[in-house]
Amino acid sequence: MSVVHALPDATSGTAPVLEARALAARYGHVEALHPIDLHVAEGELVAVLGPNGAGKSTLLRAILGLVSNSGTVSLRGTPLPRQNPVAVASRGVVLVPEGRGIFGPMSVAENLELGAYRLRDRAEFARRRERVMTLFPRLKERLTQVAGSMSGGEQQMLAIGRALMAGPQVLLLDEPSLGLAPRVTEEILATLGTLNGEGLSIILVEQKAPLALELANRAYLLSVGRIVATLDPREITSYDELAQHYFA
Ligand SMILES: Nc1ncnc2c1ncn2[C@@H]1O[C@H](COP(=O)(O)OP(=O)(O)OP(=O)(O)O)[C@@H](O)[C@H]1O
Repeated sequence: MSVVHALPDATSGTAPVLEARALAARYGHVEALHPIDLHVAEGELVAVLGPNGAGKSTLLRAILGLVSNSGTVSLRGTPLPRQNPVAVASRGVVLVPEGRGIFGPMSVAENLELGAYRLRDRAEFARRRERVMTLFPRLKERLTQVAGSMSGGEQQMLAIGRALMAGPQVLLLDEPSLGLAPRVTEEILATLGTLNGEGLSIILVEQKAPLALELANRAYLLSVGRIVATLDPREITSYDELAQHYFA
């Protein structure tokens, strides 16, 4: 069996944008995430991959403080508030949740405004909105449309657009391709590649591992609540082989 060599989980030089140390999470008595160390370097796109129930969503929720957790999460070396998702988001750690979490009865424009509800700088608001319109021209055509009446792909674009309105330092995405046709998935992942190319740091949880690996600088493999490997996607020749090795 040939699998790639695991990379050491260490950062060189400056502090990572985001760093979790001994981060663990539980639902009642069930420990869904065992203590893990994880980091995202400046401008990195990090994929988190693993089978159903591995704890990928829980990991993102623990970073935000949406689930009972222990350990520390730091943003550029400063510890984030614990169990306070609103405060964490306001520091720039922004989640696009599984299922998108858009406000269906509200318009596209209103959903985007909510993403920037803390922002008082109108010029910055306009700049961010223009950027979202450029990234997702389909949203521009549908600004007055009720968000819940849009296609799944358009709703996912809106969810990402709304997150961008918050001015993220790190963008966390939970299965953005879920339920989408291949062409729409490719379009959305290509946009994530564009954002990352502009320097945005991203954690991408994705079931469609080969697609995520095409974009990622690094990948963590999660299994039964533990990181079982940290990998360089360029060295992965077969994800199936990898999955057999680590998840069997
Ligand atoms: N609200 C909850 N209450 C109790 N257990 C939960 C809850 N949410 C998740 N779990 C459990 O925690 C574990 C990790 O779930 P999680 O959703 O994080 O996995 P995942 O890797 O994101 O899976 P998937 O790819 O299917 O979304 C699973 O065993 C799951 O059953």
